[in-house]
Amino acid sequence: MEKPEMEQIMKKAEVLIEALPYIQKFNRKIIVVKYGGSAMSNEELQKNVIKDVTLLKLVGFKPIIVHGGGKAISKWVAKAGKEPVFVNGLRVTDAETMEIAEMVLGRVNKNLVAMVQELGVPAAGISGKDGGLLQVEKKYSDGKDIGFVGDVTKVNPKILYDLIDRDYLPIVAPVGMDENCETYNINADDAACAIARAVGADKLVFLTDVEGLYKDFSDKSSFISRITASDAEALVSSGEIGGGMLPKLNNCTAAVKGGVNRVHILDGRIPHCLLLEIFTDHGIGTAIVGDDE
Ligand SMILES: Nc1ncnc2c1ncn2[C@@H]1O[C@H](COP(=O)(O)OP(=O)(O)O)[C@@H](O)[C@H]1O
Ligand SMILES: CC(=O)N[C@@H](CCC(=O)OP(=O)(O)O)C(=O)O
Repeated sequence: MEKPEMEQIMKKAEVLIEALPYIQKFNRKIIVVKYGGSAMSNEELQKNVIKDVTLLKLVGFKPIIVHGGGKAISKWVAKAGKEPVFVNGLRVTDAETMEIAEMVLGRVNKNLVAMVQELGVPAAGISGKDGGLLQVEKKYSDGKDIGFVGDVTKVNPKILYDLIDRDYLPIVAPVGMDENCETYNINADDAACAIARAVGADKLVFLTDVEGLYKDFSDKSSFISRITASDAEALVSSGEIGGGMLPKLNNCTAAVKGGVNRVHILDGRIPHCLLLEIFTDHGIGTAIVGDDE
């Protein structure tokens, strides 16, 4: 064997050895992966994310995917001749928009199922309606009526445990029902956080379209690679965080305070960011950790 070829093989072996303690540490642990936003728009990236999650399952983790699809919903809302409207990051969801959102999210869900199945791993796509997984009540934004937008009030994770016990990778669409079985649209970050807390996930990972959290988004040198939940709360209160990162960071702190060991915000545009975060010594993205860690 030529020397460069041998060196390449050695490098591959080193990567596998580096992964070993992490595989041991997280074996049989639940990881909730929120997959949405821009990280979903490119098919190549989608395949990479699905490969990563599938690999996590094959090496013994128990992953659960909670997906978004906001961009696809907006596309179809526009095709129906309506203007997509958001208030504080939440889609104003009238009855027709709810119908479109549920149809589009159903399609996104089954596409993800197909991608996992294609890799030879059994997956089951459900929404928060199935088995009463996500019970909601109508959510208001600063007192404003924003239609059929749901605030998760109760999670019944039995269906997730049943699927995991039968070796399926659960893939969840962010739609739920209120106590009258009326359908509601749920922000996918909120759905992922509620599920991670309910199942006592070891990790909750948000795949998004930025490297992670910046103290000041206009200053790339202010990148934060690790922050405690209380410091993250203080950062939110300081008013320095804006855009979609604000509700995301609120969900991160809620998850850590609700018992999730670690939350990560990762750049879903980086191929195999999940594997890099979980299986290497030098994690990427931002980790939100407990105050005593
Ligand atoms: N301080 C900050 N750090 C990182 N991102 C920020 C910050 N302030 C605002 N943002 C914005 O938050 C966005 C991520 O949130 P969002 O668009 O809701 O993600 P997704 O659609 O992937 O769920 C980033 O693209 C960025 O524009
Ligand atoms: C109430 C609300 O805003 N629901 C979201 C659900 C999808 C979502 O959150 O998708 P991303 O994660 O891709 O943004 C919406 O209708 O866009």
